[in-house]
Amino acid sequence: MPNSAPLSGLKVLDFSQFLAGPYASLRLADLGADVIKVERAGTGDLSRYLYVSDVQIDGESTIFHAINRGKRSISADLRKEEDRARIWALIEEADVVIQNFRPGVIERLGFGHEAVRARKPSIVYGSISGYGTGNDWEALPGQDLLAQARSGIMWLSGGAADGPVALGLPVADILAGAALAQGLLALLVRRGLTGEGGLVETSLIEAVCDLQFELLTTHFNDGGRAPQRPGNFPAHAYLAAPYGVYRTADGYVAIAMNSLDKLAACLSLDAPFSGLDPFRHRDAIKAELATHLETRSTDHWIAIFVAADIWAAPVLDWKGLVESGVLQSLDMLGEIDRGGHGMRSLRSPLRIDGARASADTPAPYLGGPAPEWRRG
Ligand SMILES: CC(C)(COP(=O)(O)OP(=O)(O)OC[C@H]1O[C@@H](n2cnc3c(N)ncnc32)[C@H](O)[C@@H]1OP(=O)(O)O)[C@@H](O)C(=O)NCCC(=O)NCCSC(=O)C(=O)O
Repeated sequence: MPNSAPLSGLKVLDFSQFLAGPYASLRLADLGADVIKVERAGTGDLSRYLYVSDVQIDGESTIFHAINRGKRSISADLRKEEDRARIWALIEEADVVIQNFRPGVIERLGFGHEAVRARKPSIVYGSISGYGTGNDWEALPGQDLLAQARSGIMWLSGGAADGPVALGLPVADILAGAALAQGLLALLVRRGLTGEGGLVETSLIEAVCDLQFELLTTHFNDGGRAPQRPGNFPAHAYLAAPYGVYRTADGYVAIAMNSLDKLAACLSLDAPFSGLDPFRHRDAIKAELATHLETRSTDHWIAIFVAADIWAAPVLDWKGLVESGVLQSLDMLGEIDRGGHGMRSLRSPLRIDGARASADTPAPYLGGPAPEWRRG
């Protein structure tokens, strides 16, 4: 008999839209929470349409569907009294409220933390902004690409001679959502112990700074020196050789931290690196490695590295990842059917009690049918 989902019975009212907030509520839905999205009457969550690419489901974005699977939707004009009353009725029974509007918006709509807490002191409330409040950036649009631009991570990425490069994925959004979910769960534990509600806040900039904690730590402690933009080669602004991504005859291999002697031995290098300091001489060492590695194929090198337990990996594209069979072995690829329209979707990254904890029901139609809370 499988155990019940850990958050079964938890009621989450989610005012959030786009990616960051909905990612937090997806994490809770995957763990069994009942998530009701509050969507603006008429338009709904703009990501239904803004993210539309050449791959759609039922005229809407597959990304919207992936991030909102397992949830339900209520459509509301929060400026209208009858809609506000419906939302308050849901809040009376909710455990968690989530929002990610620009600072001040949810307060003007009347559902800010103070207002909700006044009616429901045990509420656990989570809020994501672009840049927090009390600073010059607070009113600016909080969007992933823009947060990457302001955080240093875009400046850091790219080759030494290139301009900055955006990470090709919404790291600020996803990490802010994941951090918010972690905070909400901590507050739910506290509420279980003490009965107290609470407020957890994060922002895109906090999340994407946290992602850089390693490099920022070095930066803070070396007098603010700006490292050269590292690009792929070397791949890490501060680490010693051989850390980096190297071209092979037919692709690329990534090589992490390894003993230089061990690496030189397994590569049968003519001029091993003895006597060279892996940090001070890293450019010379990497240049030597690069010359050697580009002579043979990725498969050739990976076979040698695996046999010698060198920390290295081929650089795969998504096809290579899928063909590895690892996602399938982990049961992480899902199929969602929405009224006869099927799509494939990534399932949750968590396994609980030995089974994938993933909410695999389809994302909701805008506003309907109007949901009641599920009983736990
Ligand atoms: C993403 C945003 C830039 C979008 O900005 P805006 O388009 O200006 O939207 P806002 O959130 O500020 O809300 C705009 C107005 O909509 C009104 N509004 C919203 N919902 C409702 C409903 N249901 N009914 C009536 N009115 C509503 C709200 O009162 C505001 O009006 P007024 O009160 O009159 O102003 C911002 O929401 C933001 O900075 N959010 C914080 C960071 C964040 O999580 N961003 C999304 C990351 S995802 C991402 O980056 C990505 O997907 O890519």
